[in-house]
Amino acid sequence: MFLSLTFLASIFITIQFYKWIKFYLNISKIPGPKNQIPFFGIINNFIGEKVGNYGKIFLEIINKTKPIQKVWFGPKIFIIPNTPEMFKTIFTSPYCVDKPRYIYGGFFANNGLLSSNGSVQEKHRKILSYSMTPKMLNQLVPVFEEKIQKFIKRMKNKIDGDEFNVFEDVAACTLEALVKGNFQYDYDCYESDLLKACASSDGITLRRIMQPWMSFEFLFKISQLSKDVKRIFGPIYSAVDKILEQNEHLRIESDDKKGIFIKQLLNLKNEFSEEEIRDEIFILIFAGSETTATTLSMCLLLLAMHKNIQNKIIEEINTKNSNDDFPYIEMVLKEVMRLFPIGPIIFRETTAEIMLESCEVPKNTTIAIPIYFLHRNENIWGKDSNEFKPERFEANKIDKIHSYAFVPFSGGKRMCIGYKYAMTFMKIFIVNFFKEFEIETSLKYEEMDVKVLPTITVTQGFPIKIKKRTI
Ligand code: HEM
Repeated sequence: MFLSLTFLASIFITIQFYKWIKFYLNISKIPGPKNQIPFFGIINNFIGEKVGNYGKIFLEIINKTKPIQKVWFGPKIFIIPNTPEMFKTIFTSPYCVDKPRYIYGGFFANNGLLSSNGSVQEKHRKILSYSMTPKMLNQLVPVFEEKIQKFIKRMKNKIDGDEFNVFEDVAACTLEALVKGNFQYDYDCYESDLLKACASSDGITLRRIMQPWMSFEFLFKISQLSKDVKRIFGPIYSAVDKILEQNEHLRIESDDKKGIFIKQLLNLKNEFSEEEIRDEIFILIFAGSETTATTLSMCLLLLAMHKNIQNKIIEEINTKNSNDDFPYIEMVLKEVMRLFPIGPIIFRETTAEIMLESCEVPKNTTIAIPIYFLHRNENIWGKDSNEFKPERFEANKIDKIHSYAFVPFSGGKRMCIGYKYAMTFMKIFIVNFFKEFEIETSLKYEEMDVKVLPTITVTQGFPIKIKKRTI
């Protein structure tokens, strides 16, 4: 008995050792930054730095042009691909659908789409995607219009006033439309605690990533981080309670598979647990509001800096009806998301070995996907890749660019579920805004200082000055 156990143990150890050697031989072929301290990797670069700078530091350490590289982050390795071909492999591989738990999971809404994995994510995605079809979104347009008009009324008070940071108002408008459209929750979000909770999550996700021991439930519960999470996200939890209270009547068995988000969640036939319902409401508020509001604020700021492009938008609005397509506005929004993708770096975990170019990436390895760099790669976008030029999205030009070179909403099975929602809302917002106003700013494009928290933002905020439209 003892001998056979020893025999089995030695076979197990040999296999593990073989796998370990194979893993190191494989990854030794992948280049990485030189000054990586053994066992710590690049962690020393973060010591003494503010949480708000972590994302930026990470992006600065990665080589912007290398097709593939590796970075040791403590005992964890990150493989960082940087070509559209490799992005395509990752986004279309059945073995790169999961997200690493130590980055996405841990302390909130683990059953929500953003951080769940496997059968939970797959089931939720299938049911909830019905709420984001073009037909469903058309039903939300009157809510979008109502909330955007409220925002415009507020902006009229700012005409010929001082320069101000437009983000908070845009975020309130976005949030009001989101909670009313998806949850039938008509709430005044301006200057609200809910808005603060969504718009300033204080880099709490980054703090969690930088303290890997927080994934142990008992350590997390007694930590300052846990108190901060409750304090910062408290208003979102209260909103979830109120949304459920107001929609109690939707808890019925219905054969209608195409309801708005809250109907899908509460339809008893879909068999969501109470925790899953709460987590999905939380995640939609969290993932849908700040992302859209930041992209829109960035768009306004860039248009305030580029008067010629602003004028072209106004020209398009002047020649079209509200229900028409607005191809130039769409190009502008895409160019904003190319230069400032809201998720500049996202992560996946391999569930089986995959090949990236000639590198074998082993199972259970984290892949960091630097969307920000790919979107600014000169080899793809040309020497002017850092400039704001919406015309590069004209059909005859963009057709020549690899389809995975532009992925602001990520791709594949984990692609943003709200991308059509976001594009519809943003287009209606820009059309209505420039029907009324012209804008300018004292901030120069070259002076913009980007912050990654882990979503992208600008250190100086989004300062604009509003004037009544004259053309
Ligand atoms: C301009 C606006 C937006 C951008 C640029 C954006 C971008 C993204 C990106 C890059 C991801 C992948 C994140 C990752 O893998 O780490 C994502 C996921 C997600 N987004 Fe968005 N998003 C936007 C708006 C929205 C809106 C309006 C909603 C909801 C109404 C939404 C809901 C979600 C959800 C639920 C996920 C997780 C999907 C899954 O993993 O299955 N997003 N988004």
